[in-house]
Amino acid sequence: MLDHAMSTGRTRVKFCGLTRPEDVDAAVALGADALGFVLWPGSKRAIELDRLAALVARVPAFVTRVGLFVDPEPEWVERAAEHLDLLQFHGDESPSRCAASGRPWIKALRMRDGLDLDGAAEDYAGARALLLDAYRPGVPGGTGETFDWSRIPATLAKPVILAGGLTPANVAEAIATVAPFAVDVSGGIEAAPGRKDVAAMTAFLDAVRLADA
Ligand SMILES: O=C(O)c1ccccc1N[C@@H]1O[C@H](COP(=O)(O)O)[C@@H](O)[C@H]1O
Repeated sequence: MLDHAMSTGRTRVKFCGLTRPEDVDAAVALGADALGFVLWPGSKRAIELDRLAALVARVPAFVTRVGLFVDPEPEWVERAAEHLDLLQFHGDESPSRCAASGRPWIKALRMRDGLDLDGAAEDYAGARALLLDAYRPGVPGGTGETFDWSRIPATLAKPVILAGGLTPANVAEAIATVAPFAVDVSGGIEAAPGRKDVAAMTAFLDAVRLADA
């Protein structure tokens, strides 16, 4: 029996790569559990600090504000963190680097061949969860590609956030296969990079709720 959901019975949903106030408002209204903001300048979805501050000001209590970083300078993390509830490290950060700010964090792992997930769960024992994403050489994430979900062990010492190429069309199958604690989507709910599509956000959440039922 898979138990990545930690027996909560409800799959949490994170929408990532938000850049516009109207998308934040729609995601909150639809019931997303967490909203992700890309703070890596190399991304088409990257935002600056003033925009981050303006966007998170729209987020009510009990919706988690997540900042996505790729091998950031510690000073950048510190400056952004005052606007965030949770840090998402999506590069090659060591466990100590992830923990350095003293704030809650999750670690993204790209599912390259031979990755030892159980070993990674031990190494990143301080993480609140592991986010599993597709691997494409030279690209830190947000590829819109899936990976072989059957590679995820039936039990892992950390909650699993499943990411990588999820869409309204495949998320139910992903939940049935992996039973993750949460799912994370960016490209699969977009009209264009950084511009979310309300119909796709709605369809994604509907598909998750149906899968959970
Ligand atoms: O979104 C980005 O531009 C990005 C850049 C660098 C690292 C990660 C990035 N996005 C995250 O990747 C996963 C999967 O995204 P997708 O659904 O396949 O588009 C997700 O956590 C994104 O937030």
